[in-house]
Amino acid sequence: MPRFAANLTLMFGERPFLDRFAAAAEAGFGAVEFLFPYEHPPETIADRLRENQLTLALFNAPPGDWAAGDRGLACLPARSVEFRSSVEHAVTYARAIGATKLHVMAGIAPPDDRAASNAYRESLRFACDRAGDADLDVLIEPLNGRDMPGYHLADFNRAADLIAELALPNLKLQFDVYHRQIMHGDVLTGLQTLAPIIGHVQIASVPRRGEPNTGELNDTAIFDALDRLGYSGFVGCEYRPVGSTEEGLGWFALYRNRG
Ligand SMILES: O=C(O)C(=O)[C@@H](O)CO
Ligand SMILES: [Mg+2]
Repeated sequence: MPRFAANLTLMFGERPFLDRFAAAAEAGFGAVEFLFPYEHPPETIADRLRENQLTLALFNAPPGDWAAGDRGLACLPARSVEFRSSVEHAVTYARAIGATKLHVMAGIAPPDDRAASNAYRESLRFACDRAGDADLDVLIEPLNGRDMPGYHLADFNRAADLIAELALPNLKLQFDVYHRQIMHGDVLTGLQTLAPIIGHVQIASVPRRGEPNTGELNDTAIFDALDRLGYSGFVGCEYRPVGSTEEGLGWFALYRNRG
């Protein structure tokens, strides 16, 4: 049975961020993930994880200035110095909070922009090198253009090609079922074909990005497929609860307290 990680950026949003750890543990999660923890000292995050006996499944490197429209820096040649220091900052956090997986966002640039593609490759080499020193996998995640217009990595095949080309042992694919379904469909075949390079999975209903099994996909069949494929990582619950998070956890009854 898959092991689930509550995404604390989207779930338990009724509470301040630091209170969401206890809420996730109380709801029966054994793991959590979140996007950007940088407003809080890493020691505080580490304490919350330890106090609530939670494993950290994944977090994101700093994305640049989100309010100004940045969605990562990795493909932006003019921002390479800032990108490198964002990776160093993330690795410092990762060591302190016991992370093993780091999502590095690409940034906004057309997929066919050659300077951006070259910068992206260089940035991933740098990130994997630094992350490797801390036993961290670096994840890249194709994002759909409806939620993330202009994002540089917007195709699963391209992500797979890039991972093959760079051949970095700690560069993996973040397979977000929500984005996959919007961009390509064919979710089960995608999981099977890409299984060797998948480092993390995320789930949400399509199209609303709500609770599993409330949209156009059979998420139970997806969880069963992950089992058959021998996927041993966490499935991040990166969804926006329709009402209160707890009220929407009916789907989780089968899986709670299973790691
Ligand atoms: O949007 C998603 O999906 C994510 O996983 C984030 O890390 C990036 O926006
Ligand atoms: Mg995602």
